[in-house]
Formats: sequence, structure tokens, C-alpha cells
Amino acid sequence: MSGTFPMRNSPQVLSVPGPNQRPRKKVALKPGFSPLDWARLSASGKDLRGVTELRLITMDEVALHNKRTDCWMVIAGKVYNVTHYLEYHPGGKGELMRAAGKDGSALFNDTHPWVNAESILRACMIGFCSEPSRRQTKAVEKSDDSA
Ligand code: HEM
Repeated sequence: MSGTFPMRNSPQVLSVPGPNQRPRKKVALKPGFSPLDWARLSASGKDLRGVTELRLITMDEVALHNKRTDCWMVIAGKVYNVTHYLEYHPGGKGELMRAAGKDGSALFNDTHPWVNAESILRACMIGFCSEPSRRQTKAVEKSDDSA
């Protein structure tokens, strides 16, 4: 967590970007695809996972699901089927698809560290990633070197 407040690109920053701020890239979502609509769909009991039980999933398997009609993504070690969420993503389908079939944690954290993916995507979580993310791997390698 950085020590500055508000965080870079946080919603608490005025919407007019200053000289050192990234412009906001939120898109206009289609009617019926607001965050509230997603919350309703998530709570509706509709099957958004497409699997029956949580399990360990390899990156190779995640990589097979990289299409708009079948899209899996790892965020912070958890695997989500984000196919239904694509239309509801406030940053747009295209942005989310950059991490389709991949570990999107780094892009996610660089773009909006304040967003609670775990809570938003609870209804479409399908398992745990069986491999540490590249960032985590690096941190482990570093601590091994210094030991
Ligand atoms: C699957 C997990 C993700 C969830 C649940 C999610 C959720 C959100 C939410 C709630 C916002 C609105 C933030 C706000 O109003 O402050 C947002 C905006 C955005 N998201 Fe995501 N996101 C996800 C992944 C990604 C990824 C992987 C990217 C890749 C680049 C991305 C790019 C963006 C962008 C560019 C915006 C617009 C930010 C802005 O206001 O400038 N998101 N997302």
C-alpha cells in the first residue's frame, strides 16, 4: 500500500486529471449493465461459474479460456470465470480481455488497486490457481538469494 492519499488514479481524485495523473478510462456501459445490475445478477442464483466445484487449476488450463464467449482469469491467486462479467466491467470488455486466459493481477493492481475483485466476482469464482504469479515467484527467489 503506498503512503499517498488519495491513491494515484483513485476515484477520490478530482475527475479532471492533473499533469501527473492518468486520465480516467471508464466506458459507458449498456443500459442494464451497471454495477448494481451485476450485483443483482450475482445474487440471483444464476449459474455464472459453469463448473460444479472449486478446485486447483493450472495456468495451462486457464489459458484455454481466452475468448469473449469463454473467459477465465486469475486475480490474486483465485480463478474466475469472467465471461458473464465482461459486459459489466466499468473499464470495458476490451480492457478486461487483455488479461483473458492469464493472471490479470498485475494489470488489475496497476489500474485499480481499490477495487474489491473478490467481492465483485464471488459468484463466478471457479477455483484456485495452482501456480504462484510471476510477481510472487520473483519475491520468493529474492528472499532465497538473501538467505
Ligand atoms: C476481473 C477483475 C476485474 C474487476 C472485478 C474489475 C472491476 C473494475 C471496476 C469496479 C472498475 C471501476 C473503478 C472505479 O470506478 O473506480 C474498473 C475500471 C477499470 N478497469 Fe477493471 N476490473 C477487473 C480487471 C481489470 C483488468 C485485468 C484490467 C486490465 C487492464 C482492467 C482495466 C480497467 C480500466 C482501464 C478501468 C477504468 C479505470 C478508470 O476509471 O480510468 N480491469 N474495473
